[in-house]
Amino acid sequence: MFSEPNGGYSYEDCKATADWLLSQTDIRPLVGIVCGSGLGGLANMLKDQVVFNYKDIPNFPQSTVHGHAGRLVFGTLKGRPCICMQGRFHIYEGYPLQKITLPIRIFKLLGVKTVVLTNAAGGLNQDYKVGDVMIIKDHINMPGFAGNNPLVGPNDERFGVRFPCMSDAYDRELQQLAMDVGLELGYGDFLKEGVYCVLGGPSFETIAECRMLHRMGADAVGMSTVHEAITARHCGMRVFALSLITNQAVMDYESKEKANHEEVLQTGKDRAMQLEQLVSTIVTRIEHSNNYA
Ligand SMILES: O=P(O)(O)O[C@@H]1C[C@H](O)[C@@H](CO)O1
Ligand SMILES: Nc1nc2[nH]cnc2c(=O)[nH]1
Repeated sequence: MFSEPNGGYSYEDCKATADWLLSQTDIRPLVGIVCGSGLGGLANMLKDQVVFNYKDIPNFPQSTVHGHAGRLVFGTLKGRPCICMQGRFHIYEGYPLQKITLPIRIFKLLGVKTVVLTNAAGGLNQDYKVGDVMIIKDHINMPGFAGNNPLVGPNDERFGVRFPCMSDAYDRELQQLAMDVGLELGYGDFLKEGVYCVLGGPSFETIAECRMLHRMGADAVGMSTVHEAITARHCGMRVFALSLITNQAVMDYESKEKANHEEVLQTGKDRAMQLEQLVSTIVTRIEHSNNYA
């Protein structure tokens, strides 16, 4: 039943994993949260936790990156049923995009309506500082330019249409809600909105690459999120996403700065409390602002 085909997972494979999870817990999540590098603490917001290690879940990939614990946490946030991925999957780990995005389809089959994606990213916008939180308003899918899109392969209409629209990838109402909540919490000084660009990694960008991405219109650069957003939109879930600017992308040949994963994880720790406040308040307000979730 739990096969691992080369070309990706069938609807039945995803359904088998979702049904297995549903048989292990009574929680029926409406919101699915993906924690970025060093942001796994977001799962601590959930009460009444039911936790699964990825290695125990049929079909699930394994986390291989420091700062991604590899746990799927069901729980409630002020009474609201949620699921949280403490650890995501990346192209550079060697996983095909269909495997990287499998959990998003499982979210859908669990009944999730809204997906909240978080990531650590390098700041390209010269007005950004380390510790800023960028509400993602759009993306640039660099691997997609070369044909690496999670929807490549046969399309199963039970998930969505062959050619999904991406001009509304990031829900505008949720962006506004996030901005309102951030301002209410007093986070105006470090709350931004901008365009996220995904690359394959794992090497960080050269100076010339950072300059090019900035000129192209990207405000932040990272190695995730976009594949999940595309998959979630394809199967009709709403998407809200944010980047924690964990480091300044190096744009200047005089600079002594060097991007490194330790700084990424440290910035995640430093901003953990505010991110938990922001995300948890947004999640609990979603039900008050619309009928989707
Ligand atoms: O999972 P995210 O996108 O938050 O992780 C970023 C990209 C790399 O995995 C890592 C680099 O430090 O952080
Ligand atoms: N590609 C990329 N990913 C990141 N994740 C956190 N910081 C960075 C960065 O500077 N570049």
